Amino acid sequence: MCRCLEESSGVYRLSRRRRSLCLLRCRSLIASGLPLSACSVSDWAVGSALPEWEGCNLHPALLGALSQQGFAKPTPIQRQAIPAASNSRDIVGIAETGSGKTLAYGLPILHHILTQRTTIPKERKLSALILAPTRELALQVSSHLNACLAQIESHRRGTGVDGANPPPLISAAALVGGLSAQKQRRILDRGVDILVATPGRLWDTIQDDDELAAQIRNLRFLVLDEADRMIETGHFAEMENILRLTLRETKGEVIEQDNDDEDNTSDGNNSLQTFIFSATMSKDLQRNVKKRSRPRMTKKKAPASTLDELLLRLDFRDPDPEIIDLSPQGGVVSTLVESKIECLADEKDAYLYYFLLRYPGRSLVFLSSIDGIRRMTPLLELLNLPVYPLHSQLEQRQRIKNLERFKSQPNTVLLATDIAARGLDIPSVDHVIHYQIPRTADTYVHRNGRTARASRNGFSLLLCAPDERKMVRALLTSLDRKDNEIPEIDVEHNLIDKLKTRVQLARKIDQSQHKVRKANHERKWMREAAEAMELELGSDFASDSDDEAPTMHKTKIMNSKTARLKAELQTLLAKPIYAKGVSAKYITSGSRLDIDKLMLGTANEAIVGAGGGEARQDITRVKKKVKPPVKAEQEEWGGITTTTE
Ligand SMILES: Nc1ncnc2c1ncn2[C@@H]1O[C@H](COP(=O)(O)OP(=O)(O)OP(=O)(O)O)[C@@H](O)[C@H]1O
Repeated sequence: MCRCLEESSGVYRLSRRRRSLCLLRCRSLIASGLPLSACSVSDWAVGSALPEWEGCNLHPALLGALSQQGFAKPTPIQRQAIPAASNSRDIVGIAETGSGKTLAYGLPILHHILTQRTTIPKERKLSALILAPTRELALQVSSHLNACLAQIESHRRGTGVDGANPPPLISAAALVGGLSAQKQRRILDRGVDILVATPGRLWDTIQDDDELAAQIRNLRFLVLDEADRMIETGHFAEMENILRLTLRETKGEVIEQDNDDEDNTSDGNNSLQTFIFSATMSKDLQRNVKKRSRPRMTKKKAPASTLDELLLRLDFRDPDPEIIDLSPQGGVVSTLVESKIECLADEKDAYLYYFLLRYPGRSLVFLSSIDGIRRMTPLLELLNLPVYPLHSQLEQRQRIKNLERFKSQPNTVLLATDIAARGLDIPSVDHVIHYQIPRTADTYVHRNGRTARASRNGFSLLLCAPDERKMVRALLTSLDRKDNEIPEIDVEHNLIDKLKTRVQLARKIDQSQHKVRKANHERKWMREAAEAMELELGSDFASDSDDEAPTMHKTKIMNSKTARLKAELQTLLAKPIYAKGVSAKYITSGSRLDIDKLMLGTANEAIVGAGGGEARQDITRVKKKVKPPVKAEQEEWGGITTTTE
């Protein structure tokens, strides 16, 4: 008799559902000639006592994996989306940033495959396609799902079901640009159950791979994660092409197509389920999804927005897709504290530097341009701050490396464009700083969503120049909020002048280094061009002697100027900066208070006497006057304690 059934009659009582699961599994074990004692359903039943997940009716193996990860209960979006998905509904899910949307759509997919599959398949056909707007998000979603799968695998292997290194029961992989296409090709060739992809790389791959296109026509699940962002990043054409593969063709209905490729439509696959998830989706858009039962192009009425248009290209099989809107009022997560600093545009560097020194932690700074990041990175490096850039012009490997460094070090600064605004799950980002005002309210919400995730506390800061005030007002109005709702954070203005001196010096050094780099680059380019054209360069270039080469001479002068400025900056950086009301005499007299703080590790290392307090504490006074839009109570989930305001 199988161990599960033995145990079922003893200490562990299997429910009827688990009994039938056990029988199903045993049957397949008999078929593959494996011993019945290997059936592990009861183990899952024991290891996964998670009563809070009961309503989601998930496969025991998934419950085991959730239990291993410490996810004691579903988040609100998971609680609503998972049962709806099990009822074969199409879902449009909107819930605050960091609220567990990935598993809200991921668990129903894994559950479906697990209940269909008891042995490792000889051939895998794609069951689910998840589209994500950025490479980082696609890689993250794939590793999120793989974290669940790894738990399941380690359990299966632990019970000795398979040989030493068997293929996984379920395989999930990412297909993104910037990484080796051959390697990704090999993974696809081996067979994948769940594919997480960015539209660009996927469309490129499909064009040379009819088999993949055929599998997409027969998908069981299609997920659009952060669909609105996919439009912003200019993936509309690729998205449209991919989505066209998932359409049914029904008699009498006209589907507008850019080309006449008959193969691009399928009249089968009625079982496709479509999930769309985002933290932001306008009410209008939700109504539009609701209004139509069959989403073909209506020629009379033009769609209101690009996303609207994209959604119209989707073929929901569900005549009435389930809309789950749990977005918080005003887009603000209740554990987030917002703040701003109003200053002149050219003072922003000094205020940013002040904030980073005053409140050490993991800070994500959003800038609106790559040039801005290129300027800011060396500046902060010269000021001895650990800083990493993240933008689309970096090589993918570098992007991943920088993100990993940011994740793994507690006091770091990531300077990023909006490619980092959506979906990235870095568990403890302490501060999000908007160096420039985001262009849209949605971007503000998503950027802020990189902090205050999974019910943790978070803090956001807007650096607002006078000509940006209007934008802030417009931004808050479109979130249905009052324009004075974001309080100012207390700034020790007496420190700003000192910090400005450091920043100006760092700027000078950077400019001087830049000139040297530029001169070197030009020399190199001239040399290479001359060689290519078999020309003789003049003595300026040919000789290494200073006398004969004015450009080299200049470089030397600039180098020594830079060295001088650097020494000056080092002297400045070595001098302590004192917080308000703290004098050098007080500190050197060996104040007990500060020595205690140092011992406890609560002293601020960069600003003497400033203490190690959190930024959120320094707006309390202002908050009494202007009430921030926080919910009175926030549900506590997943074993993570929530602090209420
Ligand atoms: N039930 C749960 N209990 C506890 N933690 C959970 C649970 N589900 C997910 N999480 C964790 O919550 C964090 C946020 O999840 P996720 O990235 O899916 O959020 P999201 O809603 O997609 O955010 P965004 O809108 O920013 O993309 C992750 O670290 C995830 O592991």
